[in-house]
Amino acid sequence: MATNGWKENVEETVRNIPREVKQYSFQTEPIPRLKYNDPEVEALIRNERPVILTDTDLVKSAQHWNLDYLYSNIGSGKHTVYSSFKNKFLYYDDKKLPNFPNLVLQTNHEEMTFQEFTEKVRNHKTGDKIYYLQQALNDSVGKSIVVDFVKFNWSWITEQQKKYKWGALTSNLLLVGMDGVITPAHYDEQQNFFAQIGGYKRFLLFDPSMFECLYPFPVYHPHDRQSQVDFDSPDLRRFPKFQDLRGYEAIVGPGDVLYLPIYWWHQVESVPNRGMTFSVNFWYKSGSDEKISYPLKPQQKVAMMRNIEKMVTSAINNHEEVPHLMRTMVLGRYT
Ligand SMILES: C[C@@H](CC(=O)O)C(=O)C(=O)O
Ligand SMILES: [Zn+2]
Repeated sequence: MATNGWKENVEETVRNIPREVKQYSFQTEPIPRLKYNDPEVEALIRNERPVILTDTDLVKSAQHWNLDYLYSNIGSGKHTVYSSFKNKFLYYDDKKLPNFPNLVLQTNHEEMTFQEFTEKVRNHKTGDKIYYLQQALNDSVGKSIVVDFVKFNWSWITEQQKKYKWGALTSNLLLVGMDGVITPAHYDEQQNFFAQIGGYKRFLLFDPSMFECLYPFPVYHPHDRQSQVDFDSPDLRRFPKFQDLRGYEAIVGPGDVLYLPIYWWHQVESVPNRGMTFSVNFWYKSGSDEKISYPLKPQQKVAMMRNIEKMVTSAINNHEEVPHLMRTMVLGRYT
C-alpha cells in the first residue's frame, strides 16, 4: 500500500469512511484526490477548482501533534476556544454583534490556555458542552512548536502562492476539535490550503454559484458569510432553492492538503467516533484579477453583491432599513 504522508492506511480509511458520515438531501460528487505533482493539479488550482493533494509533506513536521504533545509544548498562552451543547459551531463576527443585541448564539467564545482546554476535553462527560479550539498560530507558542512550524514545507506552498499569483499569507489557524464537531456551511474571502494533521474531516463543498441555494445571512449580520439553512432540517418555505443544491464531497486524513478555493462554500465535519481532529489552514489573500473578462465568474458576482449590500447599509446608515429598501428595489420588478 503506497504510503500517503505519514500514515499508509489513510487511503484505505478515506475510502471506507463515507459509510459512517451523515447523509443529506442533496447530491454530491467526489473531489479529486491527486498526488501533489500530478499534471492535472495545476489546471484545477488555476481554475479555482477544489482538489485534495497527497504527499505534499506540507505539515509533516507536525505529524506528532496530539493533545499530550501540544499540552506540554504549546506554552501557557491563551487560545480562542468555542464551546457548544450541540456539535455545530456556527462562526460569528464579534464586531457585528451590537447590530443584533437579542441574537441567541449557539456557541460561546472563551479564552483559555491549552492546558485548561485539555482538562475540559479529558473530563468531558455525555451532556457536557463540547469544545473546539480555533487559534491563529502566533509567536506566543512554545519553542518546539515554532521549530515544527518553521519546518513546514514552506518552499512548496510559497511556490504555489507565486505560481497562482496569490496575495500574502494572512494566517494559519490551528484547529483542535473534539469528536464530531461541525463547522456549518459558509464561504471565506481567501484562498485556503487546508492541512490535516490528525483525525479525519469530511468536507462538503459547493460552487460559488450555489449562493442562491444557500441563503447567507446579510453582510451586516454577525453570521455574515454563513448559510441560514439548517442542513439537518431545511426550511424549504423560506429557502426553496435549497432543493436545487448540488455539491462535492471528500474526506481528508493525516497528511492530506485540500485546496479550498476562495468563495467556495464548505461545511466541515470531524468524522464522528474517530477521535479528536487536528488541522492547520493556510489562508492567502487572493490575487487581483489583472483585467475583468466577461461573463463574470460566480465569485466576482458574489463579491459584487457583497459590495452592493455594504454600500446600501453604509449609505442608509441604519441596517434595520436595509431589508425594506432591498425588497422595494427587487420585489415585483426583478422577480
Ligand atoms: C475552520 C475551518 C473549518 C473546520 O475545520 O472546522 C474552515 O472553515 C476553513 O479552514 O476555512
Ligand atoms: Zn472556512
